[in-house]
Amino acid sequence: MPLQIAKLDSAQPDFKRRLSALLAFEATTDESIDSAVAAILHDVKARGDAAVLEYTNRFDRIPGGAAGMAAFDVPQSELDAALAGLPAAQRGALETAAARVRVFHQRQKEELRDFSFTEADGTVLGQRVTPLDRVGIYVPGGKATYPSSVLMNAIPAQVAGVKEIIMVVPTPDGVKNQMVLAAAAIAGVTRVITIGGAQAVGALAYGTETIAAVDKIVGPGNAYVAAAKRRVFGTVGIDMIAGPSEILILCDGSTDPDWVAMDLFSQAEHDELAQSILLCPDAAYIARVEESLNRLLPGMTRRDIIRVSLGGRGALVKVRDMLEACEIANTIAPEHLEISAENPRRWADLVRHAGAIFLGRFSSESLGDYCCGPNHVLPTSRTARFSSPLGVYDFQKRSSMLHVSEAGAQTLGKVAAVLAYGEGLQAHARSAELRVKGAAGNAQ
Ligand SMILES: NC(=O)c1ccc[n+]([C@@H]2O[C@H](COP(=O)([O-])OP(=O)(O)OC[C@H]3O[C@@H](n4cnc5c(N)ncnc54)[C@H](O)[C@@H]3O)[C@@H](O)[C@H]2O)c1
Ligand SMILES: N[C@H](CO)Cc1c[nH]c[nH+]1
Ligand SMILES: [Zn+2]
Repeated sequence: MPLQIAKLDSAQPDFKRRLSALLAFEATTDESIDSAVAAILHDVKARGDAAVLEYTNRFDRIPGGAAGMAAFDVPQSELDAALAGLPAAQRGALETAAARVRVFHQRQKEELRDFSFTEADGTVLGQRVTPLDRVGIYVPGGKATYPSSVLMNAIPAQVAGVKEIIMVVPTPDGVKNQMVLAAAAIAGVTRVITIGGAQAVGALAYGTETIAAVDKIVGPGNAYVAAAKRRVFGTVGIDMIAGPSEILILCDGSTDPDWVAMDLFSQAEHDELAQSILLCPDAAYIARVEESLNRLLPGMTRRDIIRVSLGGRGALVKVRDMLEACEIANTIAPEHLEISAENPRRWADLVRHAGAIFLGRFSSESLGDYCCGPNHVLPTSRTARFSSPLGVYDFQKRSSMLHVSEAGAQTLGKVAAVLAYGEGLQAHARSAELRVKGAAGNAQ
């Protein structure tokens, strides 16, 4: 059966409406996910471990058994054994990826420093950067396993100096992936708990009898995980909304259509709700990509997921020219943008909103997923308009430092008092004035 994928043309009168319908989650799906998540979170908050056990049994088919929550803790010895037992090629690849991710994030840390400066009267002002104490990292595990996401979440936390890194990962039917455990050993995760979904997010946010509440929850996940993170924000920090994967390819028609087809598959295979879109000014080339998609699909092991994803949320879009493609890319604000074109920098300069931008036909998005070095946890659902890739900065916070000299208090005190009286806040004004020698109202 040929693939059903939407074919749009920016010249169509209803193009904008069709594009926004494609970008929006189906409202009913969205609402039903959100209300299911609200109920799970409420229950976890009220009943703690007992609720987490029940939902883990229901969604991942693992009864806690007599051991209760302890059954979900993976001891350090098991992480170390997984690493020791890994085939050499897998261990080598994980270690190479980890080293590259570490180098990139070390560079990021150098950009986020303490600073201070001294004013003429001796007042010192500055900023201090400190790591978070305890973070929760969500590693997805429902429809695929993600050792790469262990590295992408844990390494920046470690580089930032976070002391406690609590990793949650669902293990459907109790099947633990050895590369995931090995990656946790390589990345220096503090504790691994095999729970997932909204119940894991709730446990990390509110704390339970056996899980201490964290300060921030980061990491990607499916629509349930994304909805849960949205809901617990405020009780804890979150990094961003990193939901079902997305790829937008801008192609001038000069790349092998099989390469483009496989790149579209690469994100579609994550999830039925993933989104893969091609923008191209060349109608004949789009037809060749469609032919590649149909020819290559039967050979894909995850063809059922790909078919649903491309059928429901994918599109092949004919645009006027590459300039218009860049404008549409800014509207879509995709998680991943591939610019598969001659002179990709020319077009990249016109794109403002995308989680990660891959330039040129050799920069397949899949390389970024695993081992280039920049983080693969990226904003989805158009949130790249205001969010950034996961980074060292997500695991740090800044404090302002103010050391006012006696001389500084004389001048600043007068300014502050005027503003405070203006706001009707007398105690503020007096607090400043008490430090100003000879100010009216001071006992001299
Ligand atoms: N944006 C990024 O940076 C990024 C990176 C990697 C993966 N991803 C995305 O992460 C997602 C991973 O999804 P996944 O499903 O494989 O794993 P997941 O761990 O995110 O979700 C699995 C959990 O979802 C919950 N769940 C499933 N069906 C449910 C239901 N009907 N009701 C309540 N809870 C339910 C279960 O608790 C289960 O443990 C994919 O969408 C993938 O595209 C995104
Ligand atoms: N493409 C995902 C982010 O959307 C990351 C990933 C991990 N493994 C494979 N892909
Ligand atoms: Zn991927």
